[in-house]
Amino acid sequence: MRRPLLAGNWKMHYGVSEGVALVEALSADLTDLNDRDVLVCPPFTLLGSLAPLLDGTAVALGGQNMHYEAKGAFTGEIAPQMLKELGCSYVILGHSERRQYFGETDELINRKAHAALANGLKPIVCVGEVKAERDSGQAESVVVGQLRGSLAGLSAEQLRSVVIAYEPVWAIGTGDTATPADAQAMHARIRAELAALSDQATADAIIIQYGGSVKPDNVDELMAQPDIDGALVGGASLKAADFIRIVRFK
Ligand SMILES: O=C(CO)COP(=O)(O)O
Repeated sequence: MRRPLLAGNWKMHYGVSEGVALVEALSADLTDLNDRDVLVCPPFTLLGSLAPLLDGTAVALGGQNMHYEAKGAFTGEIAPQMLKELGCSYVILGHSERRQYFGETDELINRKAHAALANGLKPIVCVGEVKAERDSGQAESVVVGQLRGSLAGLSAEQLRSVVIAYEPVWAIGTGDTATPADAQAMHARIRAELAALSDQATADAIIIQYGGSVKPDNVDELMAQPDIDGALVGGASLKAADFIRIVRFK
C-alpha cells in the first residue's frame, strides 16, 4: 500500500549541461513506472533549467534544503515558494551534511518542516546516527530523539505528507551499507515512533527511505525489507545507468 519513492540527492554536483544530460537520460528511460515514484534533487542553480524538461515525465523535482521564512534579509537562502515556483514537489530537510557542517538542529529542521508543508512541499526529513553512537548502543535513542524534535507539532494529516529518510551517517559515501536486517530493525523502530506521534494507520502510510551507499548491487535486498519503502541515493544517483537500475529494483 505504500508506493516506493526512489530519490537522487545530487548534493553539490553538476552544472547545467551535465544535469540536463542526466535528466534527459532518466526521463527517456523511466516512462513505464506505475508502481513507484522517482525524484531528483539537484543543486538550486539547476532547478530552472531542469523543471521544463521534467514537466509531464515520471520524474519529480525536489530541493536539497530551504529556509523556513517566506522572504526577507536572509542572504544566500531559498524560500519555500521559490522552490514551488521552479516545479519542486519535495524538499530534503536536515540531511546529515546540513546537521554536521551547517549546524542544523532538530528545532530548525522542525521549523522548516512546518514551512514546507504550509507551502505544499513534501519534506524528506533525514535522521541517522553517527558511528560512535551506533557503537555505543545509542543508535535508536538518537534517531528517536531526532524524529521527535524534527516532527514536533505536526498533525497526523501533515505527517502523511512527510517522508522520513533513515541515513546512518557512517554509511554515507563510504560504501559501507547497513545490513538489510539492521536497516529493517531501525525502520521498524521509526515506524513505531511515528505511530506514537500519531496513530498506527498514519504510521503505516508514511514512506521511510533508507540512504547510505545504496547501489545497484544492494538495492534489491534493501527494498525487500518490509519497512524499507524507498531509497535516498547520493553517489549512485549521478550516473544514469546506476540510478535507473536502482529505480528498477526488483
Ligand atoms: O547522503 C546520501 C543521500 O542523501 C547517501 O549518499 P551516498 O549514496 O553517496 O552514500
